[in-house]
Amino acid sequence: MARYELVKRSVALITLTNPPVNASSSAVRHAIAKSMKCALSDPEVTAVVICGENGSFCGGADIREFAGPLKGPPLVPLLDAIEAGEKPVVAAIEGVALGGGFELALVCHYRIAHSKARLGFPEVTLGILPAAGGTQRLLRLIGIPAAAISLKLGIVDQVTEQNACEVAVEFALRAVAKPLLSRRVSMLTTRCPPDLDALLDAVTMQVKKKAPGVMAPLACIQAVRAAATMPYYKGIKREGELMATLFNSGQAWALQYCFFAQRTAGKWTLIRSAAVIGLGTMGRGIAVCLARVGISVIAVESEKKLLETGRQMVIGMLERDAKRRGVSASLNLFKFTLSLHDLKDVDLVIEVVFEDMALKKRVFQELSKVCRPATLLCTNTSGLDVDALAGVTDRPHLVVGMHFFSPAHVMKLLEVVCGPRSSSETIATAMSLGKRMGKVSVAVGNCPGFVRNRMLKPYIDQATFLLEEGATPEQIDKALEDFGFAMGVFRMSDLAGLDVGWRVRKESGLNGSDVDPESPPRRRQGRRYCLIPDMVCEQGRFGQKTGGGWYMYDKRGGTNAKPDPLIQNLLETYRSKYGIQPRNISNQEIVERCLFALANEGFGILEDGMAARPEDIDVIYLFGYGFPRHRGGPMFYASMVGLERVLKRLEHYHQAHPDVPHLKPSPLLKTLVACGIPPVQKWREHIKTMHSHL
Ligand SMILES: CC/C=C\C=C\CC(=O)SCCNC(=O)CCNC(=O)[C@H](O)C(C)(C)COP(=O)(O)OP(=O)(O)OC[C@H]1O[C@@H](n2cnc3c(N)ncnc32)[C@H](O)[C@@H]1OP(=O)(O)O
Repeated sequence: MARYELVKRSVALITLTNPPVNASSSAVRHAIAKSMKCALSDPEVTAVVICGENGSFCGGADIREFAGPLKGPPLVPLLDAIEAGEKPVVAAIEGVALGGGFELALVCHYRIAHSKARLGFPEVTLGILPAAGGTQRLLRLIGIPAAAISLKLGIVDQVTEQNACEVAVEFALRAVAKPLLSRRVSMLTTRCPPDLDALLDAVTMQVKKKAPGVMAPLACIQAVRAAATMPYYKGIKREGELMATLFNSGQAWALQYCFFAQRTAGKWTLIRSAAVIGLGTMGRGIAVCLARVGISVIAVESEKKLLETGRQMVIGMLERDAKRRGVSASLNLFKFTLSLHDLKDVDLVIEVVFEDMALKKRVFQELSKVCRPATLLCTNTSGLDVDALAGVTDRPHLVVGMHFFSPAHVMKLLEVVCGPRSSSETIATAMSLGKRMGKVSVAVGNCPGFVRNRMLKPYIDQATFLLEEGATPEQIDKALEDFGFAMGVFRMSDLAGLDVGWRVRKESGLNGSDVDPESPPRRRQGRRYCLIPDMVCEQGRFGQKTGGGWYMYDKRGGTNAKPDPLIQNLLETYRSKYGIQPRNISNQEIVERCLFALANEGFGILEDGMAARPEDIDVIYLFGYGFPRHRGGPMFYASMVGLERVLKRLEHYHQAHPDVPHLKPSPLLKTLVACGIPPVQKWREHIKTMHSHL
């Protein structure tokens, strides 16, 4: 509900986290109170910045809570305490600061607003008035009457085009030594025009004419009069009395009802009920995503014991999730079953069984028989052929991939995999369901690995080839982390688990009993192959979950990665076995080989029509692999480096490693260079001529 962290060593940064608009629910107020207490009592903290997550400061009191009794700390004393504090507090306003959100900003000693921020008191549209000192403070700040832009009025201290939070932190550092008394808005005197009574009477007449019988605007005028004529402590008392009258009026109830009714009416949806087949880690996460947005879920497992384990895990996740969001857990939306026959009436099914085509086909055949003809059938496969699954059903046009990423209830990315027979309506429904679940949905074509995993392969391959040639996991990770990734490729692989890739390689005949015995060493299917990842897995090292992978961890599930002498040893033995002379590898080579191979595959994907635009690929990598946002995504990064340079370097590396096809520059890259290197937004024009699967 609010994150607390120390930045620049002495600024306490409080980030409100209550999506979608960071409304000040009881849980948010509680978190603000706790964070402020922490900040004011910590001698290290010299200033405080309050901001909101996801580009929104605060949309005001949580209107959903108006129907029940007041819970959590009341807003007025909380805000008074912030204003009275002895450390400067700066509001960093992006998006909206409305109602109680604006009131929160007004008790801060300084306000930094983004140029597109919207500040105001829309309470009157809900039949109430700003009752946490808003009417009293705003008028003390800007006087009566006032109408102009915020900066001119002195509502905000700085308007910025940059990230308001970063600007506010710098501002806060500069504000530390300055006196606070004059920054407490409640201590100011309201500037009034000499003809105040006449002005307020005229406004009252106008309001009565424009909105006959409506109470809230008239109460607002009375609050303005109080701000103009009374000391703050009396004014706020009057504001509270007016609010009490309005709050319990039928008008307020009606207006608040209208607010939600308007939004509910716009939420026509095809999907009211869904089923999730398979309650492993992914299935559980997906089930929680569905229930969070009010969709009833039938959760299916194949065995009683698995069903019971799944049930308990889902309930635990729902309860933790609900607690974090300050809502009650939607357990009543769930039904757990062993029988697919229970799915006969659901609107949509998401299959999340093992990555085994034969098993998935059996499930889809069965679903075809039990589900009503209009039910959408979705698979969460991470790379198998969606069309092959569609082919075993009686409704191939209603089959689509919904590829979530682990942990599904946290990761934002959703690849909607469009098979050649998926209908536009099916794709649109899956995309809008993704949006409803708060995902960033991207439509992709049906090719092995789809977009994210298909591109990941050359990226990881390059990293492992670099290991063979002399680098260490630490060196490669450091180079990628210096580039901006939160985690390098090996730390990330340890987090995700190494066994999945191992199983996929076995199934593709790259390792295990299916390998062609005639294959030359370190070559598979005619191309270079690094055996080190398989050797790590053969030792039972699957990453963090087993306490060891590319790194060692202090325990199973530990996150503190330490270089492992065992891996160092394995690399040395491997190199000497295959006669590889290790060489010094520069960070530049690491970054170029990994990232240019990644982008090169992206060009291939665009060329094959498996992604509609370079922007789609970049979004997939921003939200599905933590690509550093300030680099824009792999395709944008390639364009920033310069396509000509990317092409030259790929040619150079491919010449040095001719048995690595991923380093061979893609024809689209060559085309773009040949046609004058258009900006990334224009690449589409050159892709249009090719075959699109989307
Ligand atoms: C002692 C008493 C002390 C203090 C009293 C304070 C009074 C208040 O603060 S009352 C609240 C004042 N704020 C508002 O009136 C803002 C209302 N919201 C809006 O105007 C808009 O939602 C918006 C913030 C401008 C965003 O608009 P838009 O981007 O078009 O999205 P919407 O579809 O309107 O909203 C998205 C989503 O957010 C929910 N929501 C918005 N504001 C609130 C809120 N204050 N409380 C709870 N929920 C809010 C809205 O219902 C939508 O939810 P869905 O579930 O997605 O429909």
